[in-house]
Amino acid sequence: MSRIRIMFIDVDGTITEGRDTYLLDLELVSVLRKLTSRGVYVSIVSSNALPVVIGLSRYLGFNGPVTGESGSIIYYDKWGIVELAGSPTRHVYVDVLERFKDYVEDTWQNRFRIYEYALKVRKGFDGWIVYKRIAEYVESTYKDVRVGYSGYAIHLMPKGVDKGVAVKYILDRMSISPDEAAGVGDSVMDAEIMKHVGYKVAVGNADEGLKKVCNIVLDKPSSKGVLDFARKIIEGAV
Ligand SMILES: O=C(O)COP(=O)(O)O
Ligand SMILES: [Mg+2]
Repeated sequence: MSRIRIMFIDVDGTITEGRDTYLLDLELVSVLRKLTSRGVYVSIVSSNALPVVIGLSRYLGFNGPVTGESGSIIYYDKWGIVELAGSPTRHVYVDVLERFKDYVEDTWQNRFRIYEYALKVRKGFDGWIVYKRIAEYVESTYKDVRVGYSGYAIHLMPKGVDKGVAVKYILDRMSISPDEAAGVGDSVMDAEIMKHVGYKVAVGNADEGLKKVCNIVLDKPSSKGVLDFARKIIEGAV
């Protein structure tokens, strides 16, 4: 069996069938569930709102702590809700939504967020160009806010928290060392995770900004790549 005791897994673009869909890969879900039955924690680390990822984790049968809002907030049945972020970015979200309304639109999840807010890029616009313009404005106007882009949405994040801070908190609290931990993602927003785990895994179609900080770049895209990796853990091949 592998040394890996916990796998931190991103959702959109990683356990979905591609980076342009929300469809979960059900074959991967069954293999990840098998991993949990072998005693490996599967811990979702996502930019989605906490209710979304708690629901996902519960109904998919995963057993690790769940991180939402890009690392701002964690839920684990043994711990309850753990809030790692300082102050909400709601006022920035309201300002940016108005100022850039021709390029971005609101998302329903914002009603269920506490610290970090998300904006969807309107159809017909290049997400990276819109992200850069908003990041320039926000980071020169609000000193305690950072902007991220997952490929699915633009995220207004409280400074001081990110997916890596959440992963480190979880490893420390569960007394799991980095060389017993894997992190798997698709976007540059997952790069912070890789500072705290030994198995730094990017799916084949990941952002270059993520691949360059990983020590494992999977051959196949999104969930198909993760499927091969998860099977290797079960076989004890990693
Ligand atoms: O909510 C998003 O923008 C992307 O979610 P993810 O962090 O699970 O990829
Ligand atoms: Mg993702």
